[in-house]
Amino acid sequence: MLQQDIDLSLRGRWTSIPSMGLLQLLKSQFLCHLLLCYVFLVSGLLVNLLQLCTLPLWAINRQLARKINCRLGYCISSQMVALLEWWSGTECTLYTDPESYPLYGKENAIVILNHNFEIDFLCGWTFCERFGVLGTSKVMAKKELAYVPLIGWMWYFQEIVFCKRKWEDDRRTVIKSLHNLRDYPENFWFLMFCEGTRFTEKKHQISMQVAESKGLPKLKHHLLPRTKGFCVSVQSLRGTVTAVYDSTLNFKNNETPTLRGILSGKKYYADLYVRRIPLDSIPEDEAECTAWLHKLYQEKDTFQEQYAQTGSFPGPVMSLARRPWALLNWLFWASVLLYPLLLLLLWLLQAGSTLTVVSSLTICVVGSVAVRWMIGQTEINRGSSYGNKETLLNNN
Ligand SMILES: CCCCC/C=C\C/C=C\CCCCCCCC(=O)SCCNC(=O)CCNC(=O)[C@H](O)C(C)(C)COP(=O)(O)OP(=O)(O)OC[C@H]1O[C@@H](n2cnc3c(N)ncnc32)[C@H](O)[C@@H]1OP(=O)(O)O
Ligand SMILES: CCCCCCCCCCCCCCCCCC(=O)OC[C@@H](O)COP(=O)(O)O
Repeated sequence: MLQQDIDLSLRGRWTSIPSMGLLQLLKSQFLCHLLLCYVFLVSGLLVNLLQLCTLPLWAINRQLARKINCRLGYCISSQMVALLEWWSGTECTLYTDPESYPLYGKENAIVILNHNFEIDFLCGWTFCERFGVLGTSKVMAKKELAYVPLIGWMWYFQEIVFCKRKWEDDRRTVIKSLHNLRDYPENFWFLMFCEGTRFTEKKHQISMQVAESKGLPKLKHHLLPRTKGFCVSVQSLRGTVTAVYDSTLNFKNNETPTLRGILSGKKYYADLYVRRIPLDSIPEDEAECTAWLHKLYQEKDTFQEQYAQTGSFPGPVMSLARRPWALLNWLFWASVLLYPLLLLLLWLLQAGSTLTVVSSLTICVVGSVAVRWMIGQTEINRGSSYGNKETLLNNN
C-alpha cells in the first residue's frame, strides 16, 4: 500500500470518530461489554439462587411461589430488554387495530411469531415489557435451551413448555406443561414459533418440498408450520386463553439484526404487525385447526411480501413508549455489583499477589467465554439441523 493511501485511510478513521459520536464509540468498547456481562452474569446467578430458595414454597403456597418467580425472572429478562431499548436504542413500532390494543396485556393469549431473526425473541420480550407481561411471558422452547445458564434455569421456574421437537416424545410432556398453565395466577402470553426452527434458505427449500407433497401452497417468507404443538395448545388452553395474537416481525432497511450488534450499541428499527383473533373462532377439530394454521401462514406470507414491497405492514401504527422499569432494574443491579468490583480491582492493584491477579483474570476469561457461548445460542448459522434434509430423511 502507498504511503498516501495509508495517510488517507488513517485520516478517514480519525475524522469519522467525532461524527460517530463519543457515546457510540464507548458502546463499541470491549471493556463496556465486559462490565455489562459481569452485571448480567452475577445478578443472574444470584436470581437463580433465589429462585432455588423458593423450591420449598411451591409445596406450601404454589400461587405465591409463581408470583415471586415471575418477579425474579423479570430481573433477568428485563436486563436484556434494557440492552435493546436503552443501550442500543432500538425502536419498536407496533401495527395493530385500535379496538384490540386496549386488551393487550389484560388477557391470556397465545402469540404466533415468524422465526427469521436472531433477536426476534428479544423483540418479543420488549413488547411483553411494554404491555406489562414480561415476568409472566411463556414460550414453547426447544429442550436444549433449558440448559443455557441463567435464562434456561430461570425458565424452569417460570414453567416454560419445553419440547424435543419429536411429537411422539413431546405429546405427553407438552400437554402436561400446558395443563399446568390453566390456573396461572397472572395474565400471560404464550409464544409459539410454529415454524419450529429459524428460517434458512436450505430449510425453506426442504419445507416447501413438504408443502408441495401435501398439496399446500408455497410460502415465500416462512417455513411450513409444524401444527401439532399449536393444535394441542389451543385444545389445552381453551377457557384459559381468550385470543391468539398473530404477530409478524420485520426490520427496516433489510437489516439482519444480531445480539452482538445490540451489545455494540447498534440501533435497529423493528416493526411488528399484530392481529388479535378470538380463540373461540379457531376450530376445535385437529384437522380443521391444522388447515386453519396453514391458512394463517399463507396470510402472514402476504403481509411479509407487502413489507418487502412497501416497507410497512397494513394497519395503523399505535404509539408504544418504552417504560423505565427495565432500565431501573439494570441500574439497581449495576450499583449493587459494580461497587464491590471496583473495590476488588483496587485491592488487586495495591496488594494482589500474582496468584490472585491470575485467578481474577481467569474468572474474567471464563465469564466472557460463557457469555460468548450464550450469544452463540442465538446465532442462526450455529442453529440446529431440525428441518434440514437429514432430519426429514430420518423422520421418514
Ligand atoms: C407480541 C409479541 C411477542 C410476544 C412474545 C411473548 C413471549 C415471549 C417469551 C419468551 C421469549 C423467549 C423465546 C425463546 C425462543 C425459543 C424458541 C424455540 O425454541 S423454537 C423451537 C421449539 N418450539 C417449537 O418447535 C414450537 C413449534 N413446533 C411444534 O409445535 C411441533 O408440533 C412440536 C410440538 C415441537 C412437535 O414437533 P414435530 O417435528 O414432531 O412436529 P409436527 O408433528 O408438528 O411436524 C411434523 C409434520 O410436519 C411436516 N413437516 C413440515 N416441514 C417439515 C420438514 N422440513 N421436515 C420434516 N417434516 C416437516 C411433516 O410432514 C409432518 O407432517 P404430518 O403431521 O402430516 O405427519
Ligand atoms: C445487560 C445484558 C448483557 C447481556 C449480555 C449477553 C448475554 C447473552 C444472553 C443470551 C441469551 C440466550 C437466550 C437464548 C434464546 C435463543 C432463542 C432462539 O432463538 O432459539 C432458537 C430456537 O428457537 C430454534 O433453534 P434452531 O432450530 O433454529 O437452532
